[in-house]
Amino acid sequence: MVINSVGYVGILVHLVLIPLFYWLGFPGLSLLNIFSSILWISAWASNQQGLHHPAIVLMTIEVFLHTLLVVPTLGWQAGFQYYLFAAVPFTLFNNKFDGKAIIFVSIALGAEFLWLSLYTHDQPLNPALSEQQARLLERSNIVIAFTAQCIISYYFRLASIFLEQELENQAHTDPLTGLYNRRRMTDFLTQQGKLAARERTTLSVAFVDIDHFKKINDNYGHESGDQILQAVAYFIKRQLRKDDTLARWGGEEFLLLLPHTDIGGARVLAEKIRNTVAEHTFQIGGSEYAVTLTIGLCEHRTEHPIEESVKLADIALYRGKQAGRNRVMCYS
Ligand SMILES: Nc1nc2c(ncn2[C@@H]2O[C@H](COP(=O)(O)OP(=O)(O)OP(=O)(O)O)[C@@H](O)[C@H]2O)c(=O)[nH]1
Repeated sequence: MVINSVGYVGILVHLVLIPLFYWLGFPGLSLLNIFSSILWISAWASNQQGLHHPAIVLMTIEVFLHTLLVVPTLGWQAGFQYYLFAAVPFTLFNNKFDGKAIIFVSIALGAEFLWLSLYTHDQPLNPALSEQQARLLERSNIVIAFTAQCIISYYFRLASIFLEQELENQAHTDPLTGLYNRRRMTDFLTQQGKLAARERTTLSVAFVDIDHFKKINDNYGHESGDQILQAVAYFIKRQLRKDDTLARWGGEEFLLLLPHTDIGGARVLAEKIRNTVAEHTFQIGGSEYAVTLTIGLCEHRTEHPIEESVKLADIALYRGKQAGRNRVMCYS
């Protein structure tokens, strides 16, 4: 995205410079800008093809050479050296550049700026340019280089927001199933427990556990076990309402938080989940396999802490296992 946006600015600027330099009496620089435009268009097209690394390298080389030729020709006063400032952060977007390459490019661009400053700063303006034209060029270059800097900074911000969100998601999500993890579910439990107490509404919790899951791992391997976990997570999720929350509590155990649901409603939902999974034929290693679930339920009593209801749902689950598995058991 950043290469694309900077690419548009670069192409536009060089295309405008072709007639401008010709009109100002610099046909050589006009020709140079034809080459530069071709280079920028090629870099932009490479980026479109997913070749981000060559695109950034081409654009950076172009800025380096363009500045090196134009500044000594026109004079420091025309302000073409300011583009070097935008080139440094731009190269940081190239994730193929390691630390050394970034340092090398930054030093090269900085050294070029310094060199130009030393040798062209006090030189007189090219006689073909009037003071007024040079001032106009300098201000236009400042505006364009500044715009390029703004675009680059904006994308840095976008990238950092995206990374922050990614990290937050990772901290709250179980990587295997994509469900909330135990840590995040603990927050939801506290929130919903308080809400139910304040609004005097019903709330149920349910533990869903895959029966004899160890056997699946032992007989078909851990990978098959993982696939079953993902499939079961999907089947449960499909049955839920928008307000319900599902998390992977640990191992082969899922926890469901069902706001505005009494024990009767929770039982209906739990039976639906259990039946859907029981009726499905899972394919493991070329053979068919039936998976069953045991589900423990508890309706939350708002005068108790929510952790208590989670414990009671776990006890109901344990009783369901004791009673022969593949069933829904309510805590009573
Ligand atoms: N494949 C896979 N297995 C896991 C994962 N997390 C935990 N397990 C396995 O889940 C199994 C849980 O076994 P148990 O607690 O004995 O439960 P079970 O075999 O389902 O027996 P019951 O619950 O009593 O029906 C263990 O073998 C764990 O290694 C995981 O992320 N992937």
